[in-house]
Amino acid sequence: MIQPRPRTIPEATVARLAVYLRVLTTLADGGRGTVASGELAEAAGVNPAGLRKDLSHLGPCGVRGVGYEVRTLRDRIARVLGVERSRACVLVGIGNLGSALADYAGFGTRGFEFVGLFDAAPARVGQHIGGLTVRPLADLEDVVAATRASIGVITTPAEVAQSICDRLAAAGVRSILNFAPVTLAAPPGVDVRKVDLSVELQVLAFLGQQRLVEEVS
Ligand SMILES: NC(=O)c1ccc[n+]([C@@H]2O[C@H](COP(=O)([O-])OP(=O)(O)OC[C@H]3O[C@@H](n4cnc5c(N)ncnc54)[C@H](O)[C@@H]3O)[C@@H](O)[C@H]2O)c1
Repeated sequence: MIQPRPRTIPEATVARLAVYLRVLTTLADGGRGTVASGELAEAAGVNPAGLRKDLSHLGPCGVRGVGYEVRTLRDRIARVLGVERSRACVLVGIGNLGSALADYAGFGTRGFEFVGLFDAAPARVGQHIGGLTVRPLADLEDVVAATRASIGVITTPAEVAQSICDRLAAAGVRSILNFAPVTLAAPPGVDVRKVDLSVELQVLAFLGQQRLVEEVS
């Protein structure tokens, strides 16, 4: 059953919960039973008070003097994030970026499985990447319906990204991750997140510049 994420959890906390989940999954895979809050906070790159505040959104989950039971906390966060079961994803635009994402095995271990790769270029269609064959865009709706894919990833040129977004939404995809440098409009009930590495680099550049100013003043 799909567990809706309580809307009261702030988005920044949700992003950190995903980081805690990654750390806890690694610990669980390594056979760890419990983890102290200080260790979990350090591994996630947050301070212990911030960690406790984030986890307070999940209700009581720590054991005084022991810390947290690794598997219990991992499963609880996975449930809240809605990733306790594998999510089927389709990827549109299998060029440089799309091919790299499709070939990355790490998404599968984090609960996201690519079930369809699509491209408009005949030269791309038929290529084998990450265990899948690139299909023509015309197959998109059928594959989404057959696999019940709920997530669509867009790695096409910006000019066509909106039309891909429209098709994904009309096909029933409810979450879209957009890498194209354009702001997409999606119908109500469809969440869109944008990834822009240049924004992250600009933030880093700004922080570096600020540090230089502080050092000379
Ligand atoms: N968000 C980021 O940080 C980031 C980083 C790098 C690239 N990008 C963006 O990602 C996108 C892809 O970049 P790339 O370097 O892989 O480009 P690319 O040209 O190598 O790949 C684009 C692919 O999209 C396909 N395509 C074109 N129109 C299509 C359509 N209507 N339907 C389906 N497929 C279609 C092309 O055939 C091609 O295979 C671009 O928009 C680029 O600006 C974003």
